[in-house]
Amino acid sequence: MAPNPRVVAAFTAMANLGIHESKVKPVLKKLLKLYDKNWALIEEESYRALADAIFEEEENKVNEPDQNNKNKNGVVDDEEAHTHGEPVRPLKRLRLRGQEGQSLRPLTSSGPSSAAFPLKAPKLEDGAVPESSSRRQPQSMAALSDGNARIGARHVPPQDAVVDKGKKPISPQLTPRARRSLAEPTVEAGAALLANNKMPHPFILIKPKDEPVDGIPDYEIPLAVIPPDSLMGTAGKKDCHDTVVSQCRDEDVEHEYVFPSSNEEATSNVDVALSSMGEEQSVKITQTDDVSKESETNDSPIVRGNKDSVIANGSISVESSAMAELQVPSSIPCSSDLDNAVPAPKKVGMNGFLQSDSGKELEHPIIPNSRTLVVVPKHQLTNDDVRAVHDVNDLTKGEERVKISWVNNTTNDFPPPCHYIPRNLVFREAYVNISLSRIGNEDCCSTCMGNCVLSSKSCSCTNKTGGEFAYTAKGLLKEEFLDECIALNRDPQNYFYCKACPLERSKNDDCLEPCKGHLKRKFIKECWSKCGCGKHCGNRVVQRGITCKLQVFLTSDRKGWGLRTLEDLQKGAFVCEFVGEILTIKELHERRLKYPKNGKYTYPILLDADWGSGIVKDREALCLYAASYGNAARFINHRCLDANLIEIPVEVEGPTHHYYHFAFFTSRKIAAQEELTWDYGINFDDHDDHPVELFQCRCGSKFCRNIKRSNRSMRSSSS
Ligand SMILES: C[S@@+](CC[C@H](N)C(=O)[O-])C[C@H]1O[C@@H](n2cnc3c(N)ncnc32)[C@H](O)[C@@H]1O
Repeated sequence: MAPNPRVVAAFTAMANLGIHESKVKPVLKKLLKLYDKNWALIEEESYRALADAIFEEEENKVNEPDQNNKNKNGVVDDEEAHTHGEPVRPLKRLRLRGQEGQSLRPLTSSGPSSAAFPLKAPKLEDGAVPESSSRRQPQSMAALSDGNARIGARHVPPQDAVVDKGKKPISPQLTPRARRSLAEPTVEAGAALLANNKMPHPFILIKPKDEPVDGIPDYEIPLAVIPPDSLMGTAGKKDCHDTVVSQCRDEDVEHEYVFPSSNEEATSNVDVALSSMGEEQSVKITQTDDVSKESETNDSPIVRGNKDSVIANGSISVESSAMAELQVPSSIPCSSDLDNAVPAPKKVGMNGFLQSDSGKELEHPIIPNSRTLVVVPKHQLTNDDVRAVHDVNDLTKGEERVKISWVNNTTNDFPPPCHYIPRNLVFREAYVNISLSRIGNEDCCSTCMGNCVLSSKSCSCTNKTGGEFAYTAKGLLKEEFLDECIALNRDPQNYFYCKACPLERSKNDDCLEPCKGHLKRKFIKECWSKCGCGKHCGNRVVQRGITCKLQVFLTSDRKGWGLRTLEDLQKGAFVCEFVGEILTIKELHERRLKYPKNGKYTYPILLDADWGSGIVKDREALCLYAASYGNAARFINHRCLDANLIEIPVEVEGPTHHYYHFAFFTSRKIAAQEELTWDYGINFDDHDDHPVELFQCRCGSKFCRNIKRSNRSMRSSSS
């Protein structure tokens, strides 16, 4: 890509002031975002805003309390930190290592090589992970950390501005997030401009609104009860949700999803039988802008009933399907919803018992699948609406071979609505070419019979794993293979860097960052349809789907919902794969920009194993996204470094690494009731370039890479 002449001019202007390009770039990017790419504002007064912002950034760095631990080169001095009693966190070591080789982040690696600063290993406790296996966080999925885009630091689109319905203009205010961003030097420069009336007005017209309490999803809306008359009264009434629910989804769009999964019948453009209220209906699964809009804007279902109504632990039944309508509000309910709602006299308590307001359990348990629920008849219930509501006994709605229940022992909230899918769905433009003709003899074992793992004959499906199966005859990962995968995942050197990273290009930025690195992974290749072995061959594990007992639960440590096992799991056991929509990276960014709220509580996964080859075109760079469609894996929370699950790419249908299954295996023995976690690979220090907001990590690991930030915010909240 030819360098943007305006960027070059900005670099030149700053170079004349003695400011190096590496310092200009990140600040320039922030300003571009802030000014909505209005270059005129940046170029004004010989790039004064840019220069100011850079100087302030530098000043801020010097003043930051954390900088006490930096030496004169700006490099974190672990030695010093250590003598102050602070354990050396893996991330610090990582950053230092990153400086030895590839420059990772312009802002965080401004110092020279860290070779002069010896690294100290943290004191290891029992079961601790050795220092050498700390996991560096280059790009990987971390760059796509979920949540809201950095709206605080960017131009706010006009629709987000406060409209005062013709009354007097609203005084300029910033959202808390914007205020937080203003604390950042570059944005302070923006504020200065603002004070001088140089800022385009959309930046300031944001009504301040309460931020959700940390970790508590803002979709949490208590169940409300509405008397039957008002139900009737509201029937057919237009409300703000009408705009987001497509009424004619089945008719007006062609179906665009295909199943590229382990399903042998997989083929493109299929109709799928959906279960709606227990009835099988053949409908087309489609994804149009409408559908994504719906899911993007609707964060949580609310189901309202009359006084006798219950939501039977999430199992919903209705008296008349014609009457049944489900209200799916946006995360901030519109006022009409709140006006109609009468505070609930009864709450659904733990174990499905009704609770009085005092929290005391009432006598009558809620009978799952009872037929007493009356659901607000706001608009006709669609199949998708029904599917998005979770059945407490089985949120998979029968899609998996095992049931996955959910519990919430603390609040009245449901898990966020999501259409449960057991296999990935390919979105429109994503290029996943699964065809038998592409599988050559070398990529399948057409001459095998029975169970390859038990056979003494060599199987060509092991070609890519050194002639050995990754699985034991019991279907567990072989210990050696697993340990190697764990070590590789934690090895700071084990990354490749694309020349032109599709992820960076997809950002459509004027100022492209270099690739931040992708983990080199060890693959498993499973036998599949073109193989001669039988369906019960031991080299078919992931394609069988979930077999262990899992449960979704509301965590008590403010991480939102989580996934746990209800049975003891052995080391190396397959738990589930991450299932979602297969999107192009471009599509992911577009959705993010359009619907920044959606997916706040889910995490995109980059399928980036082939990107370093240089042959992956932008449109072929894929990711998995489970905000609207996903499986139980979307509830797995992050844990820094010593998570009990590890992700391993598994090839099933095709010989390429371009599309693969993202499978979770246990990295150690796990006891029943333990929460399942995996390391998302987040670089919590990378504040600069996340397309979305990072969450504050509450993983509780002694290796937490976000520990400083957590401490800091704990300090500030207690003061
Ligand atoms: C894939 S989702 C996991 C399910 C999510 N907790 C929920 O309630 O739906 C990822 C999101 O969970 C939250 N999360 C995951 N791990 C966390 C952690 N260690 N600390 C705090 N929040 C976490 C963050 O909001 C993140 O964006």
